[in-house]
Amino acid sequence: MTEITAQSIDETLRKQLENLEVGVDSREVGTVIQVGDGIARVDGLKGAMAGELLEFVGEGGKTVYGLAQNLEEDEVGAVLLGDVTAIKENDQVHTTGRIMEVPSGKAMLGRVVNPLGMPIDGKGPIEAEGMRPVEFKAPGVISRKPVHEPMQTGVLAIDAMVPIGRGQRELIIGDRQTGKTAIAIDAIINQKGKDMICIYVAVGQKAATVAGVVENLERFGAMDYTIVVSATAADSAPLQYIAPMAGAAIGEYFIYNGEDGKPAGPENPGRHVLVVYDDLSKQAVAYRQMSLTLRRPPGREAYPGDIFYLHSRLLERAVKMSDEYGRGSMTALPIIETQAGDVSAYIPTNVISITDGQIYLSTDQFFQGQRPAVNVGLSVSRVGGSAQTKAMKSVAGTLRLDLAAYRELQAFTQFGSDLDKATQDQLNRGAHMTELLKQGRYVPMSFMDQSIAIYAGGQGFLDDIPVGDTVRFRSEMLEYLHASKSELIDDIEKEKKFTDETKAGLNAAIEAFKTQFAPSV
Ligand SMILES: Nc1ncnc2c1ncn2[C@@H]1O[C@H](COP(=O)(O)OP(=O)(O)OP(=O)(O)O)[C@@H](O)[C@H]1O
Repeated sequence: MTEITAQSIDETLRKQLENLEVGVDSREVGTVIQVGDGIARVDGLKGAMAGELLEFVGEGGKTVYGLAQNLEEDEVGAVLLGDVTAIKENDQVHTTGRIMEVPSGKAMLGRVVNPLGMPIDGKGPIEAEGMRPVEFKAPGVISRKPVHEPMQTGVLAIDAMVPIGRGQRELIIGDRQTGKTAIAIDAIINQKGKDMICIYVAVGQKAATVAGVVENLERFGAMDYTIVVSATAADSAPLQYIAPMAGAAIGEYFIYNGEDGKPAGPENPGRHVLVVYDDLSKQAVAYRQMSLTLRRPPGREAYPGDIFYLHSRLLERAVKMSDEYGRGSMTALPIIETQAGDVSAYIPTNVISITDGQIYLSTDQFFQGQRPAVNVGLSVSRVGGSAQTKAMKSVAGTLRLDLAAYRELQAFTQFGSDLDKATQDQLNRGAHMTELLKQGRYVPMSFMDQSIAIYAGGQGFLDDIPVGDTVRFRSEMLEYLHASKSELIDDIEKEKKFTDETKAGLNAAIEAFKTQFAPSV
């Protein structure tokens, strides 16, 4: 019999430990002490991290996920993301060591998903290529590059006067029912064939409205390159709060990976992404609701103190990457709804100051029939000018001046009846130019058509036709030019600017068209 010594016991134990194949589960386990309003208070999670994903084990082992939000001295306040009714007091909660992630990849294209990345379009499961964190630190200055390529919306008033570049954050702001969504959807439809991935994030809208948007995108063949992330008004506040970030995360997959799914780099270009957040006012309201039920102190308009940080960290994720990081870009079009045109309310001022400009839609213009109701005086784009083509830049300058002079004179001449010829001419030009900017939905204009239309207006070719005929003149003229002067248009497109030669050719062609144009009166 072998002698049992301290050494032999030590050896035996070591051997056994070496062969031990039990994974060590270091997750913390806590218990729910209170649950209600989609919020749970949890005891015993001392090591939980802010924003960490928590796993709640409810009735019959049903798992519901939550997000750790309030880390207090002896409890954690968490928001629940799934079936709230499945969780009761005394249920177990585990930490996961992860922050929330959403599935991402090419398979998401053409699909409608909820903010957790799960399909809600009834087209079966999505085979995701990977997961992306919902909260992601925006790239720093070194990996970025100034915005320089255009992101054309196809909307004449915007591309001419508030041009947007790839990687820019341009706010669309206006009262309810002023065509904010319409502009964003037109911009998505216009990206067809332009190597752009689009993401439309719907927050707090009616499910029927979202279904309508998806139907229209499908009708114009835009769903092939679009992903819709939807948290409807019926979804819980945490889901509405997460939705914009989930949309950004799904888009980031395409910027940071090349066509082959491998990380983007100098040899493997990243893709271009356009994200529409429709709208951030509703996200702010959802976040306010969450924060108040978590008993965070209310600030201005009862929003929590970090609401600015919420929007700024989301919009900082819009980026134009440098060559070294694959040249990908994410353009963000956040939407904000104002109340009675008040842009000085808390959320509108916050987002105005974060973004690189705003497209202001005015209710008055909308009801006067000036649609899209872009208010030219209040709309600006701070960086998009460098992304505009030379042809457009050369004609858009006169357009801005004509419209500014028109607005000024209009205010002065409201009461006067005797106007000198010069003033009458300016008013006439302004009226035609304003009319020229009218455009229906779903009819995006190419940059060439836009430039030629504004050129014709700026050169005075429209001055002597009735104002009401302007839009018809524009479309018939473009049709005529495409049919009979296509080589002239090709020349301008090649040069990307108007030369003396092309200008002369264009003038002659427009004159020729005018002789056959039939005014309505
Ligand atoms: N350029 C346009 N020409 C004609 N009709 C338009 C145009 N733009 C928008 N509309 C119409 O105006 C209505 C409101 O548009 P839309 O839903 O885009 O506005 P919104 O500001 O996003 O509204 P909400 O406040 O509901 O979000 C729609 O019925 C739409 O068809």
